[in-house]
Amino acid sequence: MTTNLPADTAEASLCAFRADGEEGIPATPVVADGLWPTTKPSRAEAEAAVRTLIRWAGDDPNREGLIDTPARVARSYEELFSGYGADPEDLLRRTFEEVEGYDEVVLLRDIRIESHCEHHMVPIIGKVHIGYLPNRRVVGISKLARVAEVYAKRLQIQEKMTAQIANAINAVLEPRGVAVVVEAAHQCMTTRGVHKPGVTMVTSRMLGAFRTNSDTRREFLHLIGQTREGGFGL
Ligand SMILES: Nc1nc2c(ncn2[C@@H]2O[C@H](COP(=O)(O)OP(=O)(O)OP(=O)(O)O)[C@@H](O)[C@H]2O)c(=O)[nH]1
Ligand SMILES: [Zn+2]
Repeated sequence: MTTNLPADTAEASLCAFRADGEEGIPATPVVADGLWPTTKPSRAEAEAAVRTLIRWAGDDPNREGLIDTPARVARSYEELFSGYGADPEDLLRRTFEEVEGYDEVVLLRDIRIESHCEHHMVPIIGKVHIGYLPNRRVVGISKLARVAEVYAKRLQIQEKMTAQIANAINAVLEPRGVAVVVEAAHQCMTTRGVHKPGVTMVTSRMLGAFRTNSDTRREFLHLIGQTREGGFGL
């Protein structure tokens, strides 16, 4: 998801970094979420920010137990937010057409996701169920899970993540329908703030036949085990 900023903008950002003492480390222009051009800070800047947060929490970043923490946090951010460096639609481009006319629902359920809420930057842990109705071609099933993973490894709100997963599958595979349901617990609600452990947020995005045909939608919900009394009410 990297792109080039206009030369003057890129140069201005680079100069700003050098003024901060990051000589020799090139500023990497990125487009976060494909929406807003920004400039990626250096690792040294990221580590300095973590040191500031440790002090904000009330501790001493120079004590032995914390001295390597900024470096660890920067490394772990590369993993936790790796979704900014990947294009989910690219993952779906390889498809298979020898399916003997198979045109029933393809469903991947209980895909575990670990994301972070964009308001508090704390974990969202849950699962995603993805179904689609193929239109002559199918995609390798691991790719559906990979698409969910890419969007999860960004700062998110659940509604947006749900829509993004469905929209990407819809755009590339052009199936007859896509259904995505996400069930997740938000630690910003369970471990802080309103403190309501055990609460699960459920979101869904139904496209094509899953939206227009209630039988198709019901079949999907049945397959993911959510037609029970007190289910999603969808
Ligand atoms: N709709 C939606 N809200 C979310 C999601 N993740 C977190 N939130 C909510 O985002 C809201 C942010 O509210 P604010 O009032 O700006 O922040 P706050 O003062 O920290 O709110 P509290 O969490 O109530 O303490 C909270 O109500 C969170 O529960 C999400 O995925 N979707
Ligand atoms: Zn939150």
